[in-house]
Amino acid sequence: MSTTPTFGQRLREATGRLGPLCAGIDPHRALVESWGLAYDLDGLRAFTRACVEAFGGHVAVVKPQSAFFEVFGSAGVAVLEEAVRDLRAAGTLVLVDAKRGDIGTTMDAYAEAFLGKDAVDAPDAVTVSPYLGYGSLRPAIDLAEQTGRGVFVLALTSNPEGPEVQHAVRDGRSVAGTVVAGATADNATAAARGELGHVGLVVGATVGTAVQDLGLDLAAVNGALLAPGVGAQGGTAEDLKRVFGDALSNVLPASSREVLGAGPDVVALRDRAARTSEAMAALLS
Ligand SMILES: O=C(O)c1cc(=O)[nH]c(=O)n1[C@@H]1O[C@H](COP(=O)(O)O)[C@@H](O)[C@H]1O
Repeated sequence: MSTTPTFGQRLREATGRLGPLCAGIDPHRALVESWGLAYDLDGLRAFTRACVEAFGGHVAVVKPQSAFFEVFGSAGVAVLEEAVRDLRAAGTLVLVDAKRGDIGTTMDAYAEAFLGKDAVDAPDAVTVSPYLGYGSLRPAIDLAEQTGRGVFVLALTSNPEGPEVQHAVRDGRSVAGTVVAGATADNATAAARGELGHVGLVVGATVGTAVQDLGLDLAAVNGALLAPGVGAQGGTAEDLKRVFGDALSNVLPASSREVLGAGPDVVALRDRAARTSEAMAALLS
């Protein structure tokens, strides 16, 4: 029997130790320049290192958005890899936001790249997109379970265009409902053990009454519910209560711009993250 801790166990341990916040690293041009840095590879590196110093060992989960590193080609990806290494070494879990999703052997390769046992500088979890069908994510879902990692599947995203796909209904079930049902089934074994499963969902703090309107049972998912949209996108603590209801204790509130706006000073960044995490902990408890 494997002794590798599951992603659910590791997530519970990290949030118990460091609070519930998932801090984003989103080095987009305006933000990097607002820190007084040039928007180039050196600026990206300085920005990322400040985030790593501020959050590593202080925040439970950090979510670097892959696109902002890919902008600078392989050298930018190397900056991301270094951040993954350093954050994990400091005891912070890393969720790479890459929103991967494809079919067959291509999905196998995405799974190997982010979740495989020999993956280079592999994170603890990755975001995946189910819009080629929830079942197309099978290689990532299964590999994550084997290697003690997690996946976060988009369910109800925070952007205003999301409902045109996610609320669509087929055979009486919405697309989001199909995703929720898939994650619930994939987490059932962990649920039976009283543990959080390795399949999380992404449900934006800004989705209003969609969870209720679509009849989604998020508590039954028994997985982490990543909630972006708090802060810069207008989502509030009250929105989290309304959106998640009895699933609130599984919410992993995500904030990027609101926290990063406190930079470039490392202590100010760390303080902003700590205050946000404390406010979220009070709400979720
Ligand atoms: O998967 C995500 O993290 C995500 C899903 C979603 O529905 N909405 C959303 O904004 N995000 C990400 O969250 C980050 C934006 O966070 P804020 O700067 O706090 O608004 C970006 O990296 C987005 O890609």
